[in-house]
Amino acid sequence: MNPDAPAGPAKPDRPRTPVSDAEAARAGGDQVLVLSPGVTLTLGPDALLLSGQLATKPDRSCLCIALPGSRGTPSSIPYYNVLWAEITGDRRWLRIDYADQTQPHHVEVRSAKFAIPELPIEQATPGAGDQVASWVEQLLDRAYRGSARCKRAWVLVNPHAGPGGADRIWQDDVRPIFEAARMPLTVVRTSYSGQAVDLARELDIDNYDIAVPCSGDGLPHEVFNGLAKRPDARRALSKIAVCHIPCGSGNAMSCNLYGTHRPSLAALAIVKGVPTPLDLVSVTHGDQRTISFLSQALGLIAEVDLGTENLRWMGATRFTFGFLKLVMQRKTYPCDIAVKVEIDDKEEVKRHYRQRVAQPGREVSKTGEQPQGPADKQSSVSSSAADATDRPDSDDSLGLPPLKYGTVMDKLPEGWELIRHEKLGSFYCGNMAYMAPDANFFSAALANDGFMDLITTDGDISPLKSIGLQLAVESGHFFDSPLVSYRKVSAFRIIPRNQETGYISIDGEAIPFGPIQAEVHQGLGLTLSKRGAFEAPGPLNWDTVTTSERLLA
Ligand SMILES: Nc1ncnc2c1ncn2[C@@H]1O[C@H](COP(=O)(O)OP(=O)(O)OP(=O)(O)O)[C@@H](O)[C@H]1O
Repeated sequence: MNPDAPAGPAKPDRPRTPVSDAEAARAGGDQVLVLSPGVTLTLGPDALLLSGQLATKPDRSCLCIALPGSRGTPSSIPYYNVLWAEITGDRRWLRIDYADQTQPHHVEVRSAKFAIPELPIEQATPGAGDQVASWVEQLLDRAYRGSARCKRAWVLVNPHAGPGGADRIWQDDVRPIFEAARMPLTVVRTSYSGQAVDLARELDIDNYDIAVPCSGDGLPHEVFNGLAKRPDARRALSKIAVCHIPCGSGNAMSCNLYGTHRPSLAALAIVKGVPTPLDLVSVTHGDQRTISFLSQALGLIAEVDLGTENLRWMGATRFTFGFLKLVMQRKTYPCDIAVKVEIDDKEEVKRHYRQRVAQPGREVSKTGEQPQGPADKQSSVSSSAADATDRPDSDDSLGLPPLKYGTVMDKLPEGWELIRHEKLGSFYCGNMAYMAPDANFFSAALANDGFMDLITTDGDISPLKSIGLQLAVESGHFFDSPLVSYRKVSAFRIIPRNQETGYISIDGEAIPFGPIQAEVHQGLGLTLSKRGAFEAPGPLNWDTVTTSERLLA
């Protein structure tokens, strides 16, 4: 992933040239707001264009000032960065709050204020006021195209997430952006593990549009599971868009949805987020049913992640250390596996991916509805997305959808066949592409195609080839490696054999070691993404693989 991803939509067009008054007038009509001789605000194609004699200090006649810490007056503000616009209570000022990209990975809130000399209180004419008000409305329409304004946010801060610092990130990097976007906020600081499950289960979902964990991927996992435990689980999961502010060490959710693991850029992406239905997976283990939004792993990947918890003091090096230790041992994880395969062939998987990406509406659901339609201006984010689940009826009160294939305790479903895998290295099933900023494991993953992406690799390959595979993950060429089996599946059962203990990871969280069964529910959950899809680049072309990678593969 490119961690330098700028603020802005996928292909931001940021005009930098100020327009002259004459040009602005030619651009025409109600898109141009002439505030006083010399100050013109124009609604350009992708950005608000500012021209004229713009001051950087308050002045009653004509003013544009960026507060605080102005670096000068901008000549344009991309609509994506516009957070709010309003006429102040005394009707003397037009105020525009926006996110200013002060560093490559960081945006900060600035305010621009423009005097409205045509509207001194005592002489205000209804017509003139209407013109400014209607221009402000048009600006907000463009700034929030496809996204709801003033989303009511339920914010959860995990003070112990990742390397720490979630409190500061929330307070300094995120809160000012949400407040400038006029989002009503309820903030909870979590105080024990599992609290987010309890809170989400009891949440008054009519009071909120989005849930915003400031955490690693563990808290979103808990929120999905808390919503899933409610008697009205399906309504809750399709009403509350679960988002993510990256404060952990992996931050997969934010990387996939917003293309960044930088908190302020993620905050802006949430403000401008497009409702996106998300496939969720039911995993049964013992008598439990856990909801997974990200991944399920057994074998090498799970052990590298969960088996090195005692080495947290090493930071990210613990993963490299754990990985090298296991590949040198050529460790294998014998299992019996039954899979409901939907697409078996890598070329077919690529075709499926391209087709869905080319026609994003098709990615949403079997109903073919698109989530990106203009959202309600001041209301819930979920209007069209709620229709995209695979629920059999529209009864709001229903809990989770029934399991099509029963649980892991039941007889093996009809038509499934358990296959022995003596030399399994990794069993890794994913719902999203990135598992960390530089780990695009599931390049063909789609938000709501109704499939899980399943990767299996053998454990008895040479350490050099294993290292080559790891490099291929970082370069984005993992998908095409001949050592990787990559399939689209809708369900599986996996039963470990000859292993007394081991690691199973669901969304990075450990569950008791033993047999598990999983099945996917298309579009059961809801989130906000930048474009209604994941930000990963998709499967890359094997032709672009470097020679050294080819040799190691
Ligand atoms: N106040 C708290 N004290 C202890 N644990 C907490 C607290 N709040 C949340 N947790 C738990 O911390 C776990 C991990 O949370 P989270 O994913 O936010 O961070 P993380 O695991 O450190 O992230 P990463 O794995 O990316 O480093 C979750 O299971 C959550 O229940």
